[in-house]
Amino acid sequence: MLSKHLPTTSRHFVRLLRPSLQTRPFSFDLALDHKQADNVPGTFHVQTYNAISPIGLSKYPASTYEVVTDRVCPTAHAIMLRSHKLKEEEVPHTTRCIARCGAGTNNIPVSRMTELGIPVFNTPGANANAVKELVLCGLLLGSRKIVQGIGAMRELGDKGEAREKVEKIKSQFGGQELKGKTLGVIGLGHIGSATARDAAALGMNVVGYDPGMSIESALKLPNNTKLVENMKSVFANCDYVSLNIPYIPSEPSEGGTHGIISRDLLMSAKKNCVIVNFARGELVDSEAMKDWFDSGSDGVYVSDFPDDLLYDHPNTILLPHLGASTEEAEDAAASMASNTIQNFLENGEIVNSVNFPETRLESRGDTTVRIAIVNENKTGVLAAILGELANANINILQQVNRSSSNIAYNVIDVELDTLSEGKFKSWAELQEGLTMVDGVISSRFMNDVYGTGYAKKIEGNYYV
Ligand SMILES: NC(=O)c1ccc[n+]([C@@H]2O[C@H](COP(=O)([O-])OP(=O)(O)OC[C@H]3O[C@@H](n4cnc5c(N)ncnc54)[C@H](O)[C@@H]3O)[C@@H](O)[C@H]2O)c1
Ligand SMILES: O=C(O)[C@H](O)COP(=O)(O)O
Repeated sequence: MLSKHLPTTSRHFVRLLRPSLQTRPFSFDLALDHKQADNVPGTFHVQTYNAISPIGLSKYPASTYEVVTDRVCPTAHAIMLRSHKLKEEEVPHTTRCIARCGAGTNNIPVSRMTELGIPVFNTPGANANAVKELVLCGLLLGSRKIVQGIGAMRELGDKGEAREKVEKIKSQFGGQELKGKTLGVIGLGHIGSATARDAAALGMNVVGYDPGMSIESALKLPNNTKLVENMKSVFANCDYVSLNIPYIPSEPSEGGTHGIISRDLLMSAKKNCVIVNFARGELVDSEAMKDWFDSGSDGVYVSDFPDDLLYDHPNTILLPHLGASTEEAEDAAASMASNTIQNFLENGEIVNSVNFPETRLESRGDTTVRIAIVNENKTGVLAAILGELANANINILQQVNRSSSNIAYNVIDVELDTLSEGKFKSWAELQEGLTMVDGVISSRFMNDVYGTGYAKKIEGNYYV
């Protein structure tokens, strides 16, 4: 937890002079959030959940980052996780950002984090190849009775009858080829577009649906991809359907994707359609899927997610969430997340955030102090922030202000030597003034003593 702001007389201050930069005229006083036992000024603390690739974690310089993997770190400046279902109480007040090593962020309370001014990052595309390969495997598992065949060979083997009976039983396990069949891809992002491309290379016809497709994804699609207007066209016309969209836990009528693969869609599907779901289990109405099978469909459901209703249904093949579990994907996602966290903590840069606007500002010079401010996106807040800086006679060298829905983010580089004779006598006072502006959520004065310089307003009180 951050220590409650103390009266000026007992505040903890540090003189910000990095030994290696003694010549740099960078010496202002800042209140430190170092009341916690293991918060050593000079290091950033990264709390991990799940097993994160050591290659990714090695991107943090050991001299300035402490990665805590084996215990709760009450002073985490950043949290790094995979599918761990993060609770608000696991996010200490010191936390500036959260990074998901992967694509889906539905295990993180993103809206609440936005209210708290905490950017949530993910790693777009980092694990897409791994998932795409397993989607292709899923198409094959749904086409040929591979799983059943392996089971039968085990059974015969147990009885010592495998060699004798194999040629007699194999006719039970026939299948169909992918070549010439039509695959519908719902969601043409990193995974969906790569799936479309490689399915076409296997000779499949591809139909796609994604009203929000990026140009980058569009360029990856095979030339003969047929884009359709709705999911009904996909289900009505395809032999295979691959789901590659995010899970948003509200009903489709409210903009979510919960149960978006509905009874209506399933009942309109071809009788032997193979549905491959490496996106999220909650996208599918499991009851409706069971009813579809039980009403005489020969369809197959291949999914990467648990399902307590369908787990033992003969038309279903379920895997234990293995899509991104390759060395390559784990290394790539963790490395991307580590870099994203460092860029944010050290420079205030925001890239690959699911709740904050992309923000970059070229790096500051030695005589510059970089201030990052998170505020509610409402009229007058930016003007009030700039007013506080003017009151401190601060000269702004460059700044960027970005907003997305109800959050705004500012990175402001100010001249180091200009704080004088104004309303505020110290940088710490200035930080308090800025943070207490109506609508401001938090502020960071980025400096050479890592882990310091963060202040926050919590229920109207100032915390550093
Ligand atoms: N099984 C796994 O281990 C695994 C691994 C990675 C990702 N995933 C899941 O796959 C999803 C997709 O991953 P990605 O890397 O391709 O993400 P992405 O963001 O690159 O692509 C998602 C695409 O879905 C589209 N989309 C969103 N809502 C849609 C809707 N209602 N209808 C049609 N299109 C819609 C978007 O416009 C976007 O193009 C992730 O959100 C995650 O849930 C699973
Ligand atoms: O959304 C994702 O990236 C995947 O579901 C991967 O999850 P994992 O990192 O827990 O394997």
